[in-house]
Amino acid sequence: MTAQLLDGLAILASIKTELAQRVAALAERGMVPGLGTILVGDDPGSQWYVNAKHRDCHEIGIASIRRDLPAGTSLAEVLAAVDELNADPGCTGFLVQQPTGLDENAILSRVDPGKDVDGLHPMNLGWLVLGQDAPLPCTPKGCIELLRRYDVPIAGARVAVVGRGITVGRPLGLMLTRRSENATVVTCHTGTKDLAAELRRADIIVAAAGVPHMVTPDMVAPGAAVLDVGVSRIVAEDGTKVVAGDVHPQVREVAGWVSPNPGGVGPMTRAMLLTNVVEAAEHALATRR
Ligand SMILES: Nc1nc(=O)c2c([nH]1)NC[C@@H]1CN(c3ccc(C(=O)N[C@@H](CCC(=O)O)C(=O)O)cc3)C=[N+]21
Repeated sequence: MTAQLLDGLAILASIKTELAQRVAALAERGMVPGLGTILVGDDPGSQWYVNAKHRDCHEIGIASIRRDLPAGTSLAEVLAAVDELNADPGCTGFLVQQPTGLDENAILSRVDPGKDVDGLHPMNLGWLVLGQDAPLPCTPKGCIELLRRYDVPIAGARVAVVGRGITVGRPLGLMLTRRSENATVVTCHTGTKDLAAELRRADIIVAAAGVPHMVTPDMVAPGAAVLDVGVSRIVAEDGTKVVAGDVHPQVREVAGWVSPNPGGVGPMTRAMLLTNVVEAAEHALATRR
């Protein structure tokens, strides 16, 4: 058996087409959504992600506001940039690219919760815990949307999430156990006694630990869906640097569905960021006085 590939790039393309129409409808009513990004330092990976986000926006008619700050920028200077975008009416949503090397919680709590397109402001994470509508974190939202678009059954499924981080594992567990998803979730982490046993029981595995190739074929039930969220850069046998996910390549031989990496959850994260930008602009227009 060879797994069906969950093609995040193809879904990103469809979502862009859908969102372009909503952006055009907003523009007709005088609202041009604008995504702001704040990037600190010169990490090439972070620069690639931020560039990709602006390219996506440009393609569907969302305006871009960029604040690229040099390595060594102080927390106070980043907070000043946050204040500026909070006050900018042309910026309908923005994010501070992580990691900044600074106090991320201080930065996240400074963002206007209505402009928080990352869904990581403490108030928005609080709304998730309380079961109320609010912007949701892009990567877990993208994982669920990817499963939906390929009709992978979620209601009643056993899901094993590997990783309890704030951007993926922790919120994903909260999202999948809502009534609207109705999954049963086990969140695994470094304290989990028998990871292989937890994963073998799962209908859906989400690997978000950041440990290259940690999910091996023997840990996967035949026919399970496996989402590969982790991104590590490793040195291959021939000495070149390559991207390695958390899922071993041979998992494709047992799983029913696998998200490739790259080309799976990464592009879905960008698709959900665009969705959050459009939703924030629609919400701002509906509640504007
Ligand atoms: N405030 C904040 N918000 C984020 O959403 C955020 C962040 N900080 N910090 C870093 C992570 C990572 N992230 C990705 C986005 C797109 C791809 C993506 O599109 N990857 C492509 C290319 C991968 C490659 O070749 O490097 C793919 O998977 O096909 C991956 C990862 C957003 N993040």
